[in-house]
Amino acid sequence: MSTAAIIVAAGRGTRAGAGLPKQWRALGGRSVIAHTLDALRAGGLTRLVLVLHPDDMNKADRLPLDGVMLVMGGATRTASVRAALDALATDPPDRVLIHDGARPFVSARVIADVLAALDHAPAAAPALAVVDALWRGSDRAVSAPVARDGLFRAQTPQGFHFAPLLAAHKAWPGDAPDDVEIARAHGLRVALTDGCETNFKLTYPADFDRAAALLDARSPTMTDIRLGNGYDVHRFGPGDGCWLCGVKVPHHRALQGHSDADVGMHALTDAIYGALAEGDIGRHFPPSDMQWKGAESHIFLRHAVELAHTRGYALANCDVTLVCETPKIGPHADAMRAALATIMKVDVARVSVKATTSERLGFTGREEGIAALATACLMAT
Ligand SMILES: Nc1ccn([C@@H]2O[C@H](COP(=O)(O)OP(=O)(O)OP(=O)(O)O)[C@@H](O)[C@H]2O)c(=O)n1
Ligand SMILES: C[C@](O)(CO)[C@H](O)COP(=O)(O)O
Repeated sequence: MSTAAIIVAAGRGTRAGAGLPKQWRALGGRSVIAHTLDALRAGGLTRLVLVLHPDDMNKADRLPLDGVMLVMGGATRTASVRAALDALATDPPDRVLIHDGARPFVSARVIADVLAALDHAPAAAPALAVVDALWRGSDRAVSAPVARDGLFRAQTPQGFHFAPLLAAHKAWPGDAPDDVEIARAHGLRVALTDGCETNFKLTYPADFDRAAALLDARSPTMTDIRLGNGYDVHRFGPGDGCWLCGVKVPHHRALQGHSDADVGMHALTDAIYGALAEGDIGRHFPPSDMQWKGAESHIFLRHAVELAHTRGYALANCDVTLVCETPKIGPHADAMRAALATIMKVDVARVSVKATTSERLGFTGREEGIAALATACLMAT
């Protein structure tokens, strides 16, 4: 699935006060829009479309523009998005994320959740449930309570399957606060994903103080990156296929083990536990415990990923290498990536599966078993 991200940054920022439009103002020595581009790249997005005001096109060379397509914006946010969609339509991606340039602190976790939701819905958007009591007021007095149940504060990036969103925009007559409204009017179901308090939009002058404080407070633990590796081996025995990275690969033998012996998934699970300094599968699912006999390995992987989430980490990427002469892995590698991505609830672009032979040397070369190595990178959310 190919993905593009549109960053709308053609507004004038009138509510943010005098001076440069807000996206061009400095935060920690760099422009807001440079921070936003970096945040989207850190979320794994590489095809970026940046929408700028005609008066700002000459400022673009101050930005990190690797892989960025520039598009001239319109008079409204809706018109700016439409210009970018039209620019993408000549080589349409499968999915598109639309993000406010004025939200520089979007996290990789928020992006990953939107992308994962797009596997099951044509549209998805991050939001935060309203937690404070709500009132209607007039003349500086409370005039009525408002029920807060089921109310959400909308954020971006808002994600869509590209073709239906383009059709929705073409059918939409005027302006709209965001693309969710346009998509819904076209009949698209919009899944809600978890937003984040730090993914706020710079709108008023005080938001710049909040942004500066957030940057100051960012310590190494808040940008914590953790790496883990995993290694596993299972021997061949009688059977008609091997479970490898969640896919049953036809073979004249099967891997033997206490569980389903999915050697690739075990190495990956151990890599995640390793990144968390949480031991290995044996510690969490002891082989002496008969309840795990014949267990499907996705149980272990899911547990490791949930533990990472509980600790405040999301998977940035992972890489699994299977070492075997046979079966051939190449024809199944994409299915394996998709299976692992589904279990871990991440975009498939974050998951790599590859294979090598050992040049007929050693136990893998003699086809006595399969070895697997894995690396996982976790990022603090
Ligand atoms: N014609 C427009 C208007 C808005 N935007 C972008 O849409 C995002 C969200 O909009 P908002 O906060 O309303 O930005 P502004 O329109 O710039 O702000 P204001 O309403 O205060 O002028 C911003 O990143 C803004 O640059 C855009 O690309 N084109
Ligand atoms: C798209 C948006 O950021 C969602 O919160 C918002 O609708 C656009 O900005 P505005 O402040 O409502 O003009």
